[in-house]
Amino acid sequence: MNILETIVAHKREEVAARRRAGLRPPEREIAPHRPFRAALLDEPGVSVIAELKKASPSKGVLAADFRPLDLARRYRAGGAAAISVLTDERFFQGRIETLAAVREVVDLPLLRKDFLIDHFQVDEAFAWGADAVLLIAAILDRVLLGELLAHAREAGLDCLVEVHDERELEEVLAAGADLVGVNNRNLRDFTVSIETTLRLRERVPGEVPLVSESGISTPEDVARLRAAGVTAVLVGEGLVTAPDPAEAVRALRGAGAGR
Ligand SMILES: O=C(O)c1ccccc1NCC(=O)[C@H](O)[C@H](O)COP(=O)(O)O
Repeated sequence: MNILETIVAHKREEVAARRRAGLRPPEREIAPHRPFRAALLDEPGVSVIAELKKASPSKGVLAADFRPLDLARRYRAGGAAAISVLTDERFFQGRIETLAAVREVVDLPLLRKDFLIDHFQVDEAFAWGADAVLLIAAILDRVLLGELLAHAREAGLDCLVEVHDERELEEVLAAGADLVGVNNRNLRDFTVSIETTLRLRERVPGEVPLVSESGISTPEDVARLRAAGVTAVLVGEGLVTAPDPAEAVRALRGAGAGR
């Protein structure tokens, strides 16, 4: 089994258990929806989606002293357009509760970054205060992708639809994705290369904003992606491990100025 298959097998068990336990959102009221897709388009340059990522299957623990609320405030101070919250517990050491907690301390739109295979996870994302969900083409067949897109939109959530290659890109565009993410991480060997985004860029219609995900750490990476017309970058490791995360976001934004 590759890592995605392992994660998805676990998700099936997790969803079944959570469904049995019922939806348990926070008691307090969640503030109104914050448009995620529109926030990425608000900037004249490349927008930064800053990720709260404690650990990963490829690198293990990235931030031993992980303080998501403090990090979220720093991302906001550096000018991030949105925040990606990794909610998977087993492989990334995230928690769904972090969505609601972050929502209390920053006013940016929040993406639930997880491995969604079921309508229930969309409902959870909404209940815990996400403004958008990630849908990964590699783990969804065409029918389920279409259903989850429709279900999320009905709930008022934006969808970032992730692809790794040309075939997946074609499929998600046919399914009606209006925000596409190209993941630069090869899930077989975990290598990352922004060449994946640069290769697929030409095939993404101009009206569909493109997010480049994974393996982006330097202003030079962002400058290359800006020149190719990328709308936003999604950055995890490069920010959670930075000595000054606000400054790190600022530096990436600076390199992406004037798209
Ligand atoms: O990060 C991993 O090791 C990983 C492994 C298997 C599936 C997904 C994985 N990451 C999820 C992500 O997409 C990244 O967290 C996100 O794009 C940020 O990447 P990075 O800036 O390289 O931390």
